[in-house]
Amino acid sequence: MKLGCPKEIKPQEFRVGMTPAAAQEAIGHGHEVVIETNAGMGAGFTDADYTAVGAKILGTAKEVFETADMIVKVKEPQAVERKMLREGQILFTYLHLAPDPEQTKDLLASGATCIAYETVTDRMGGLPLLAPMSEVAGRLAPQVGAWTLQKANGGRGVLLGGVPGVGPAKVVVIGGGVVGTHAAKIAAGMGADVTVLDRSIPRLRYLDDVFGGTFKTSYASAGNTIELARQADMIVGAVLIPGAAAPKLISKAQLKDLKPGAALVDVAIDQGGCFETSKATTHQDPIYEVDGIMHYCVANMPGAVARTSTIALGNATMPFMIALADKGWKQACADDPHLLNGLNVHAGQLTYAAVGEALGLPSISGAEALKL
Ligand SMILES: NC(=O)C1=CN([C@@H]2O[C@H](COP(=O)(O)OP(=O)(O)OC[C@H]3O[C@@H](n4cnc5c(N)ncnc54)[C@H](O)[C@@H]3O)[C@@H](O)[C@H]2O)C=CC1
Ligand SMILES: CC(=O)C(=O)O
Ligand SMILES: [Mg+2]
Repeated sequence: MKLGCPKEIKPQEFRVGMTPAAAQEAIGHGHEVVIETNAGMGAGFTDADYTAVGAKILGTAKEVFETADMIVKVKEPQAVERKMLREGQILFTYLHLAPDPEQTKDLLASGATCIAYETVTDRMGGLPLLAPMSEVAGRLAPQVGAWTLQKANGGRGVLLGGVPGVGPAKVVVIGGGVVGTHAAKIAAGMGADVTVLDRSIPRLRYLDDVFGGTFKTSYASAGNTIELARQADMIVGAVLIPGAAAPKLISKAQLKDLKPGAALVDVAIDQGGCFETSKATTHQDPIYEVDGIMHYCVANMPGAVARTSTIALGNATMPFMIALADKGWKQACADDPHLLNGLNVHAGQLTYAAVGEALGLPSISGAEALKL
């Protein structure tokens, strides 16, 4: 198979879909790899790093899309990229379709087979291709939130760890999965007083067992959520219902109950965000204010630490990419129900129920797609 990796074009996105190590692995399996020139530069990989392992460098994204049977990327394809997809081509990348009707329409029209990193599952009930980026975004959340809290940035002017004689900031993390756990660990490490809310009691039990002395846990009823939010200097939004639009957990009307200058870091923004007033921002212009409350809503947070993120993502995607290349998407997905869970679009049909529900569109099951 011919695998192609274009340079990412989302603003300030410096990650790359394929590392030289991943290219080397694919080539070792007898596949051809084409990379757009300078695609890896933002993550510290030169064209020479790719040619050294046998990949071919092409001058434009257009050539990569024309040549490749499978496109391997990081972010959802942007409008100009979607125009280059074709029937029968495989797209393997993050998609986040539930809040994105325009992208969904274009992918359906393309006839391509689109496998979303964020809905591939594993045997433990986890999301193995979302997890590495959730680890990164979770660890970044207190760092960007602390910056947002600085007075010159519009925040409350509160230092996370406090100082002797002045208490620490209160941080509330809504959603205690991968993002939430990493955010809580780092915020606690910075000296903040941290509480994690979740709706899953088994998850709260796990967090309490492992991190009981480090941060507190609370059940995420609507009442508890707003009660804790009112006392918080920073609130991290880290909930997920896989594939679905994020539930809205703090409304615009409730902003008046929060502390003036509090920082909302909505990591769940790629699924539409879990605060009513969240709208996606970029690394160039990451924060904005609504009713005196600062919002940070960057949808590709891991792009800020592109080298760490690219390597972590490449480690996780590599075995799935190799299975798709070795067997073709149909056999690879038939052999691995967890990879099949990643299938979101095939041959003009939506193949992921939660996306269909979010967008009011019909969908078929992955099993039905395998028969098309
Ligand atoms: N902005 C960015 O750059 C990035 C965003 N993300 C996003 O962060 C979000 C979280 O991802 P993960 O932590 O990997 O997911 P996860 O599945 O590990 O954790 C989500 C947690 O939310 C909990 N939850 C669901 N509904 C809830 C509710 N109503 N109240 C409280 N808790 C609730 C679940 O029980 C689960 O423990 C996802 O939307 C993901 O796409 C991930 C990486 C980067
Ligand atoms: C998960 C995701 O959307 C990202 O890493 O950008
Ligand atoms: Mg994202």
